[in-house]
Amino acid sequence: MNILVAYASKHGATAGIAERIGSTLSAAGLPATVKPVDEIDDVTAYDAVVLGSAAYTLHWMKEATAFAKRHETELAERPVWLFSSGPLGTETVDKEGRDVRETTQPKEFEKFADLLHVRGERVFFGAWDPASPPVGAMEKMMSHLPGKPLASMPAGDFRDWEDIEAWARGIADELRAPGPERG
Ligand SMILES: Cc1cc2nc3c(=O)[nH]c(=O)nc-3n(C[C@H](O)[C@H](O)[C@H](O)COP(=O)(O)O)c2cc1C
Repeated sequence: MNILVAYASKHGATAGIAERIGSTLSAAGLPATVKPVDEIDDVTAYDAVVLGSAAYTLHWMKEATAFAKRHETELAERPVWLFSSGPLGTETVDKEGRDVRETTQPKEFEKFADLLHVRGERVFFGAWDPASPPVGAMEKMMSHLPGKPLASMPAGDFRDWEDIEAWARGIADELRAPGPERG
C-alpha cells in the first residue's frame, strides 16, 4: 500500500506536519510519499491520500484547493484524510467557550466532505515566526500597515507532535483494518 501525503505550506509549518504524518505512517509499515501539492501530477499510483494545507483567513491555500479540484475524480475513488495547520497560540478554548480547533476549521473541510470520501479531518495548531520574510501580496501589504498586524500574531511553534502522530497512527490502523468485503 502506497500513501500520498500532499500539502500546501507558505512558511514551512504545514510541511513539517506533513513530514511527521508521513514518517509516522512509514514507521507503522505503510510507505508514504510526502510532497507539496504543486509537485504532484498524478495520484493514481497511491492507495490513499492525506491532504493538508496551512489556513489563512479561514481558508486553505489556493494551491491545495486547486489540487483537490484538479484530482477530484481520482481522489473520490480513494480514502482521503484532510488536515489543516493553524490556529496559533496555546488557548484551546475561545472566550465563548468554543473549541478553537472547531471555530478555525477551514471552509474547505465542508466543501470537500461532499465531493470526496473523506474518512477523517483534523485541525492542528500551527507555527508562526514574525521574523520570517513576508510571502505573497497580502503579507507584503500587511507588513507595511501601521500597527504591524503580522508582528502582533501569536509567535511560536504550537504544533502538537503527539497529537499529529496519534492522528497518523489512527489512519494507519484504519487502512490496515480488513475491509468488509475481505471479512
Ligand atoms: C496573515 C496570517 C493569517 C492567518 N490566518 C489564519 C486563519 O484564518 N486561521 C487559522 O487557523 N490560522 C491562521 N493563521 C495561522 C497560520 O495558519 C499558521 O501560522 C500556519 O501554521 C502556517 O503554516 P505554514 O508555515 O505552512 O504556512 C494565519 C497566519 C498569518 C500570518
